[in-house]
Amino acid sequence: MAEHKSVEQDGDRVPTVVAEELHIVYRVNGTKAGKGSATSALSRIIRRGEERGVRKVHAVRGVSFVAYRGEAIGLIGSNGSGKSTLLRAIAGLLPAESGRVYTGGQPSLLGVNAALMNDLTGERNVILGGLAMGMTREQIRERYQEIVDFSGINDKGDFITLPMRTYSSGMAARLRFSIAAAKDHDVLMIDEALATGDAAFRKRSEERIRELRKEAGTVFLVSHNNKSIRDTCDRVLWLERGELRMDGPTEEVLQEYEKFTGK
Ligand SMILES: Nc1ncnc2c1ncn2[C@@H]1O[C@H](COP(=O)(O)OP(=O)(O)OP(=O)(O)O)[C@@H](O)[C@H]1O
Repeated sequence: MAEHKSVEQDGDRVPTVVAEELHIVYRVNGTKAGKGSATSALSRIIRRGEERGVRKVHAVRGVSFVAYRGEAIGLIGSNGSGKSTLLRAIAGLLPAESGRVYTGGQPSLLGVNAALMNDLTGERNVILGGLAMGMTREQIRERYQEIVDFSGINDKGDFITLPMRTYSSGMAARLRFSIAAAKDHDVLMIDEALATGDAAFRKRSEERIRELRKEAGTVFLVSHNNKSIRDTCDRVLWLERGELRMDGPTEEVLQEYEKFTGK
């Protein structure tokens, strides 16, 4: 351990995610079959195994990069360019068609759709989410108030004791972010979570992202908000049509991207 530390002090960087010539392909069934009738469904079942009617979407095409501990990396690109797909592949939720992804430590993906239960109260969801991330009950108890305060859910009344379905989409996204951010992550991936919060919440979350980085993790942030990327990330990967178009310091990549999008 001591030796490990001295290596880091020497300025050596520790890789946390390595992608090598990664390709991800989705297969969509039934695109050529009739109008969704029972007979067309049946004939699809009978023809199972054949590639007929299966359309392939090649979402990530030969992406390679190495992410290091302590980095905050922004993922940018037009709609449908493969950002979320790449994150899901890093999280181990999608298989590679070819190429590889290696991750050091446990990657956690925090999407706007992170699975919390709509019929349960915010309170119960904090506990559920904490347990799902591998926190102990004791740790959740210790951090409970901090999570609720961070989310700002109770700023306008006692919402945390109401079911999550009564929250606005922004409130729900804030609670999800607050739960995920309560834990120190080896690799934390955030998909658009900041886009839904208001300005004050965004500022708090950006601060928390900076802290998470200091605590030696790696943070990936997918966002269409260039300001959020500028304020939190020191490196940016720009994807376009599934290909890695640029990988470099935030300002350099964003300048090119803004030229591309005409901003
Ligand atoms: N479950 C799926 N099945 C089939 N194709 C999919 C699926 N999810 C995404 N795709 C396709 O993969 C490509 C990449 O999508 P992805 O969601 O990764 O893009 P993105 O860059 O995150 O987009 P956005 O900025 O709009 O969120 C798109 O062409 C999309 O249509």
